[in-house]
Amino acid sequence: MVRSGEAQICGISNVRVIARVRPPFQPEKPGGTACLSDSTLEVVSQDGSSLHFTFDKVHGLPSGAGNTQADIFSDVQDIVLSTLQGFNGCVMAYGQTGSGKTYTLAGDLDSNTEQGLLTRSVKHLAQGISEMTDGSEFQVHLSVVEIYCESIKDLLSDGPGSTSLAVQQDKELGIIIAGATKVAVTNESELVELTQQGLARRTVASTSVNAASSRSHCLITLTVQRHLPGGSVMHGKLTLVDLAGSERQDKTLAEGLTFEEGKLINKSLSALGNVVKALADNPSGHIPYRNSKLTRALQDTLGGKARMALIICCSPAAANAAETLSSLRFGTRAKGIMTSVQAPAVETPADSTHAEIAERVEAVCNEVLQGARDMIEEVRTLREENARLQAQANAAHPGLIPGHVDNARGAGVPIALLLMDVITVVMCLVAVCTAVCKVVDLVSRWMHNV
Ligand SMILES: Nc1ncnc2c1ncn2[C@@H]1O[C@H](COP(=O)(O)OP(=O)(O)OP(=O)(O)O)[C@@H](O)[C@H]1O
Repeated sequence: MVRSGEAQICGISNVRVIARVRPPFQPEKPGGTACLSDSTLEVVSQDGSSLHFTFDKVHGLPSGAGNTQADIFSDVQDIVLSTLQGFNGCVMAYGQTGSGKTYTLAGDLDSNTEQGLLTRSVKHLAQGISEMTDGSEFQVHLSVVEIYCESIKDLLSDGPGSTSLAVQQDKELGIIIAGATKVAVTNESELVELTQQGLARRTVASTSVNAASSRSHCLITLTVQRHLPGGSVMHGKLTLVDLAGSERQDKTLAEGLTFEEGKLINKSLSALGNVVKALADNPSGHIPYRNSKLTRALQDTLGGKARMALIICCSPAAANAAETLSSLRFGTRAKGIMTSVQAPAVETPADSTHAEIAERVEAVCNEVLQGARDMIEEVRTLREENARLQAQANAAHPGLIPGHVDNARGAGVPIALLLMDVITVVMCLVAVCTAVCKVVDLVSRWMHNV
């Protein structure tokens, strides 16, 4: 089977940004963050200064009205249902630890009123499928993975290799987590059971801010395969992302492993922040997706082929105003990302077309260019790190590195540097040769077809 009726850009849109302020807990003092309307909220810092933010939707009026799990779902329902038409969608929850991300996405899976976006999404997909009258047949699969300390773990399996999955680029499906278990879901109760099993495996720890704080980023993916009458197939994908919460060690009182986890959580969130900033400022420039597993796994979502909603979860407490400000600023930056949503690609049994070959050649070239840029970036970072370490060692123990000069090209470790240069050149050559082979192969197949 090959693709025809190729994906086309069918609209440019912003990331939809929604803010949700959770109710205060005892003994929290509210007065930090409050909703002023259904699109504006105010944050009052501890020095008394106040800032207003406007988003697509804001939930959390002091009366509590309009802030139920059903209200949040109604903001993203169209994104969920569009997966039945072959679109990709993503709903991501961002916010400091204890701000309500897991509550918003998963909630109480067993409760009709408290269940979060996940169960509601499956119910709506099931209803959407039952209302289709064109004779299409659907298959829905679930996968649940977590990114914990830069390792990707399958939460639906504990078999060999399930703790170190890799992010890969698939020709048909885009970015995928290779080897992640995909379970066919046929009804809501199956989904609830599977998700409960998966989330129970998620890494959590108790901190002074949240008794069950998620220590990992969790990616829950529902893939929809639609078999149209006539043999064509459409693929849609919905990814729900429950990020680990950003945290300050002085507030969480994290120690030992929890403290180390906290550092890695903050590091990957800052990599996410850098990608969002780069995409908003200069989308055609270098985007540092490869700086963390999280950004690499979300590359095609953030990079603009999906309909995306970002839910910024906030605490109302005055004591958390600084963290809330930082989350809301992230939301404001994300609002600047323009996504070029693609109309669905349909697989048909037809032959390869010129357009298909051209797009694949372009994809290969882009892949190679991006790979080369990443390699150069990595070598530059390693050089800088090497120079910094040499300078540090030399300052602490002058003369320890013979012939050291404040330059990575000094006589200190010339062989290692030379080796690094040779390896880089060889890797670039291999990448270029692979690309040329692929292009030649694609072109010869095209010549054969016309
Ligand atoms: N809107 C809300 N209404 C009622 N309870 C809420 C709401 N939001 C969060 N909570 C409660 O607050 C607590 C912390 O929420 P949750 O675990 O979802 O935070 P989190 O942002 O996922 O934290 P972490 O990043 O540490 O995992 C939970 O007990 C949750 O039930």
